[in-house]
Amino acid sequence: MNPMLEVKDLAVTYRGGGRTVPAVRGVDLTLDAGQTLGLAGESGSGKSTLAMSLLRLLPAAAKVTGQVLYQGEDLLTAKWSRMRAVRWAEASVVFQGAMTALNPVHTIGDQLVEPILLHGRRAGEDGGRITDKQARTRAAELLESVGVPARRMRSYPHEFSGGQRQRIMIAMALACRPNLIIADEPTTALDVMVQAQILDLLSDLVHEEGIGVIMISHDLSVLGQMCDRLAVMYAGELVESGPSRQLLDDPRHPYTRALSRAFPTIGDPASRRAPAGLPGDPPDPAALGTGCPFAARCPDVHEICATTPARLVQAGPDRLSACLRVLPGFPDVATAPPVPEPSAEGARS
Ligand SMILES: Nc1ncnc2c1ncn2[C@@H]1O[C@H](COP(=O)(O)OP(=O)(O)OP(=O)(O)O)[C@@H](O)[C@H]1O
Repeated sequence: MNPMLEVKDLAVTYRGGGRTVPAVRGVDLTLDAGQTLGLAGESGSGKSTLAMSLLRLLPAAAKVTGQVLYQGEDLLTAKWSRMRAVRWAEASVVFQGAMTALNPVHTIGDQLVEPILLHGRRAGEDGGRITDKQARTRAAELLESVGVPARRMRSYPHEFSGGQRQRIMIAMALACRPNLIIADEPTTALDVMVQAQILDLLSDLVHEEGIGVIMISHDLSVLGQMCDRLAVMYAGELVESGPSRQLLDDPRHPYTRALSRAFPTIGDPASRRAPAGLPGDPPDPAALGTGCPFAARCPDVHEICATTPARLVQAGPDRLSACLRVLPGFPDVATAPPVPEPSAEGARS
């Protein structure tokens, strides 16, 4: 069976102001229905650009190449009318900062009912259009499912706390029963305990409903809490991917190791007090050399890393890494036997 989403050789380049920024470079990803994939990486690594490109939400200055196959259909070449339908009825995006995403002059109830009415699937045994009453009932159920009492339907966004607003955003994302949710730092602005509650909630809802989720964060430990699989981005490329637990317990790329130590672990006060940090800055994507982009900051760097391109290769069953050290024969990688291309299953990210 085809995966729900298959991204092939995706690249995004921003052009403007005399600069060319290759923000995403040659990314392959696969997401099955009901699967949650966490996309991690520091600020500027290209996570948001990648996520927004999937639904063609980038500005015109961004040139996107490759394929984004949603249920086998390439969204990058789909008609705009089709894209609009996909964005509402089949895929939802949850951004950080719910206050700006919610309309301050409309009640929460109205904001939930509108998309259900406009784009919701047909309701009822008779297959007729959804009625106003049915839409209100569904909106109320959705609010309850994210832990906001249905009687608050008549309240306005400013009458809720930040955590409640983020829950409402999740309810809105679920309103049209999407197959796919893209959540970009959905809990970053929130208190750590509220973050954990909301992620648990999102995780339960998406698993119950069989929704595929791509969740973005700079914080690997947050992603590890709720995602089945993790993919780590650095300088616009995927540098590691695999099942969450395996990737966190036994990282196969030094950047993943550094990233997992750099941020506090939810529920672990000690790690909040003394995060090890991630020294140095990511490279300018417009000025990348031929070697591994992480070489300048890597604690395990070898002299060949500065000049030898590092491709994503199999680093164990169901694991991929772009560190040259996983290659057989390292550091004599030039003379090592050719590394098999990742298999279709192994390439799942
Ligand atoms: N509209 C734009 N025009 C030009 N360059 C851009 C634009 N948007 C992003 N970039 C550049 O693309 C690269 C990737 O940015 P992106 O926002 O996708 O990263 P990110 O990992 O999501 O970071 P953050 O966590 O800070 O949002 C960065 O170098 C950024 O400066």
